[in-house]
Amino acid sequence: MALTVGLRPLTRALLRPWARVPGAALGRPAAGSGDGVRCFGSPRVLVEPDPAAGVAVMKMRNPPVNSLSLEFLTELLISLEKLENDKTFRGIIITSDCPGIFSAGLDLLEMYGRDPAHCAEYWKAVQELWLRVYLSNLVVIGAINGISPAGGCLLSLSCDYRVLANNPKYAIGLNETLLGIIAPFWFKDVLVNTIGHRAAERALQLGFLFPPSDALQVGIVDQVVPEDQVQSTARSVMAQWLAIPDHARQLTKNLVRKPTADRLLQQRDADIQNFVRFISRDSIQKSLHVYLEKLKQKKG
Ligand SMILES: CCCCC/C=C\C/C=C\CCC/C=C/C(=O)SCCNC(=O)CCNC(=O)[C@H](O)C(C)(C)COP(=O)(O)OP(=O)(O)OC[C@H]1O[C@@H](n2cnc3c(N)ncnc32)[C@H](O)[C@@H]1OP(=O)(O)O
Repeated sequence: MALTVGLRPLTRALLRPWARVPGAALGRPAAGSGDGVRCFGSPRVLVEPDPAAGVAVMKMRNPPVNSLSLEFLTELLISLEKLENDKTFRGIIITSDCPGIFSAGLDLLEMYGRDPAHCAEYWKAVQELWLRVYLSNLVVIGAINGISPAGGCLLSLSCDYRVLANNPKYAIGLNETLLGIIAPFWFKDVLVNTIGHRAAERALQLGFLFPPSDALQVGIVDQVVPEDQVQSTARSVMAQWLAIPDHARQLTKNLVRKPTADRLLQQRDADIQNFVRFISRDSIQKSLHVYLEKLKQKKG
């Protein structure tokens, strides 16, 4: 897929793609990879390659909550692009390195009190990550080992298969309305594609965050397993998906997903402008302020 990572050169230059990860670089072999295979990545994205299996585990580590900041999105994009272009890999497992949190979703501080140019750049990166994961030629499996609201849920929904840890503290869903904001049409489309129109209508309006048993029942995840089996289950599922010839699976995936992606691809700039207009409204900025204050107060 020929997507450009449409971020300002400055943003990219600020990052150090493929910087060796401290600790990982110091000789920690990737799990199951045998001698000589080392983890790599960037400060916020740890990649554990298993070349023999053709699989890489991508661990998000942007503590405390893996919020999708511009820098984090950029690093994720660079990792994905690199894996996509490396013929060694046929599948990736996306998971979290932050205990109890898969991803807290979009970084609210990228949308609150920012100027329009920044919001536009941020939204372009959000679009880019979605398109890259959703249309990836690789098999993408989400090993969801923590709470996964809003943008975290979108990332999960963009995987080919989702395994959620069975922990009552974890929940997944598009909860935007609870923040006084709305899920854009392409978030909505992916949810409708996954759980159906009626269930999505209720979930979106009420901002449902589904705990594991409800998540499985509504179909927002494919499997719920004990927490200590999330990674091994993702691996077994990956083996099933990799048993299918790549070209047939990729063409089929494209057939199913392209119409949804095209809806955004045909109006990316308009979508950015809509976002910037919407998020810049005083009323929306106030809602974000109130929500951020609530998060602070929760701490006591
Ligand atoms: C009509 C025209 C329409 C046009 C429409 C166009 C576009 C649509 C417009 C907008 C679309 C926006 C889509 C938005 C998507 C999103 O993803 S919004 C983010 C949603 N996320 C959440 O609601 C999660 C919020 N966080 C939490 O609930 C909790 O933090 C937690 C994840 C459950 C973790 O709890 P806990 O472990 O107790 O940690 P803390 O709450 O103490 O958090 C630690 C610090 O992290 C900060 N933080 C948490 N989440 C975020 C976040 N998403 N962004 C930034 N920062 C976050 C939190 O404030 C704490 O910070 P401090 O330590 O206090 O500094």
